[in-house]
Amino acid sequence: MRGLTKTYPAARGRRGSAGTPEIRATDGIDLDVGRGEIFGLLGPNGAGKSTLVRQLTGLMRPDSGSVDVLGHDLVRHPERAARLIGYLGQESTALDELTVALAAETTGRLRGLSAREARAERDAVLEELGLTALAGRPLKKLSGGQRRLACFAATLVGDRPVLVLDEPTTGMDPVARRAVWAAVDRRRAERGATVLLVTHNVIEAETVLDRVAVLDRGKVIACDTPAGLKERVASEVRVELVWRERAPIELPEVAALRADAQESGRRWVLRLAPDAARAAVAAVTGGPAFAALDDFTLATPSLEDVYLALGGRMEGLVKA
Ligand SMILES: Nc1ncnc2c1ncn2[C@@H]1O[C@H](COP(=O)(O)OP(=O)(O)OP(=O)(O)O)[C@@H](O)[C@H]1O
Repeated sequence: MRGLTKTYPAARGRRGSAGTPEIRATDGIDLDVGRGEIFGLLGPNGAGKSTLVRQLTGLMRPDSGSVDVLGHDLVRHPERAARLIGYLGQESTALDELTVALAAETTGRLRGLSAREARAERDAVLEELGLTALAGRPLKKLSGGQRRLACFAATLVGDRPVLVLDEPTTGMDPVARRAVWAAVDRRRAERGATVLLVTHNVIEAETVLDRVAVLDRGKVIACDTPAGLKERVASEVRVELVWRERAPIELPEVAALRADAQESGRRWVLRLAPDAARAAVAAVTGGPAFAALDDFTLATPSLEDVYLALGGRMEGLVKA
């Protein structure tokens, strides 16, 4: 993609309520994704991930910029996207009335499979994802995680060379999440599928992605392998302190740490040079602060740290 830009127009407020200003949801995005790559888009709520993905999948026309998927210009020919891309959006109400089996089979038929092929693929994918027992249930009567898994199953039927998955594991339990990642991995290993994965789950991103672009306010603020991104903050150590009830900020050694801490409730996260990290741990474990401490960890940086070091905002980033 080159120079992808999309601005949502300002909306006037109704009956005295405030209007919304114009929002540039994607702001000149350039990205190259290699064939066979599992590529992530990471960023907080509102960063522009879904807007970008909708432009990539031909569902939304960019104001400017271009999208080339396997040699096809999808801005000029958005109708070709359906043949190239299996897309799992954030919402899936279109399939709600169907049973799990019919959702998968119908998707296959819509993608040009014969009735026999669609049924065979349906059975295989439901088996692969552990959905066979739910095959006869309508999607609207499933739990959120089960419904998400059923929609994911439908996305896989009819084998598209590119998969675009917008937060595929939202609401899923660990078993279902593992099934999703195994299925993605298999599509890549056996069929050379390319996967674009939208997530704001930094932990998940770290374990499954080959490369990741960090998006913030419509712009790519970094793009690298998870390891490459982490090298940028390699000189830092992450110190995590969890207080029993509250931080005893009346103690000077705790008050001194607070300036560097990212606070979320009882949990403080500090990114410090190794010497400072050791001193911080000594200060909270060696004196009266220790009584107020529930747990502490020292760790090398995670993608979350990279994200913060790059100036991203903390809100909206899920920690698994
Ligand atoms: N239809 C719309 N009309 C106006 N503004 C919109 C519309 N859709 C999204 N926006 C705004 O565009 C920005 C980008 O939204 P987008 O949904 O692309 O973010 P996202 O990164 O996918 O967020 P999330 O992680 O919450 O799904 C946000 O500020 C959002 O409020």
